[in-house]
Amino acid sequence: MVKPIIIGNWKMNGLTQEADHIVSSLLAYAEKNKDLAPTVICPPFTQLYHIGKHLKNTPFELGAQDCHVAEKGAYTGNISAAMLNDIGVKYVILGHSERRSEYKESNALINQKATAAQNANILPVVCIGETKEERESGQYKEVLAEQLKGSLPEHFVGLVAYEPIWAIGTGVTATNEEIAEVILFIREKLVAQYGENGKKTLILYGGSVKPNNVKDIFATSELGGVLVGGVSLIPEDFLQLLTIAQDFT
Ligand SMILES: O=C[C@H](O)COP(=O)(O)O
Repeated sequence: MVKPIIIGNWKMNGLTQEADHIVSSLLAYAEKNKDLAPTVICPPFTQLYHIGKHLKNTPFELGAQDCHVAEKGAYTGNISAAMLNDIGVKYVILGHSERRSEYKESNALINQKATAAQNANILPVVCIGETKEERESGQYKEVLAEQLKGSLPEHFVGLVAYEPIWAIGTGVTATNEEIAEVILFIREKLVAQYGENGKKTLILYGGSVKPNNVKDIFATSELGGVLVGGVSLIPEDFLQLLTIAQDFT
């Protein structure tokens, strides 16, 4: 069995001192532990170059939290996928619910960003997820299907992360049954849309993943890994996730 991937999303956290502390903990862990589960660190833009230098030639990959649709040009304040590729970024989180809600990012925009990322040889990690109301009213599958259809490019080479909005940063994790149901639903949709390729796409879960619940989450059928927020900033907890992932061989 392939080890699950762990993607740490620092969100808007990580001044240099904190970033250095986390990175040195990760590197010390990698010195002592071989054959790690694939692990991606997604710091804020300001830390990408700095951390990228430290992660070079280590088992850890570098990820970003967003990119622009264009390659370059007059887009003040934005960062393109080509720029991310230029400094060694391999993954980019797109369509996170915090961006969908704060910046009203549409499925169509996320689709364009995913295409831009792929064109720059970066793997998009496209996030989808329903609100509490959509879950409670039973509409969640329609919402997820629409997000998948709208956000994924016609030729998709990337990962999908299921993050129920009601589970993000709340301490409320979706139950194993809830996660399992949605992961299978996403797999069906991916296979219907992409055929053989849809069978290979990694599907992740995110939302209050912690050392005490990750083992059960990893055991979910068809799950390829986890997208972790808060815990990715706590080295001792984050490293526990890596240790638990090691057992899934
Ligand atoms: O991108 C990560 C998710 O938003 C999950 O965040 P969390 O682990 O703090 O709930």
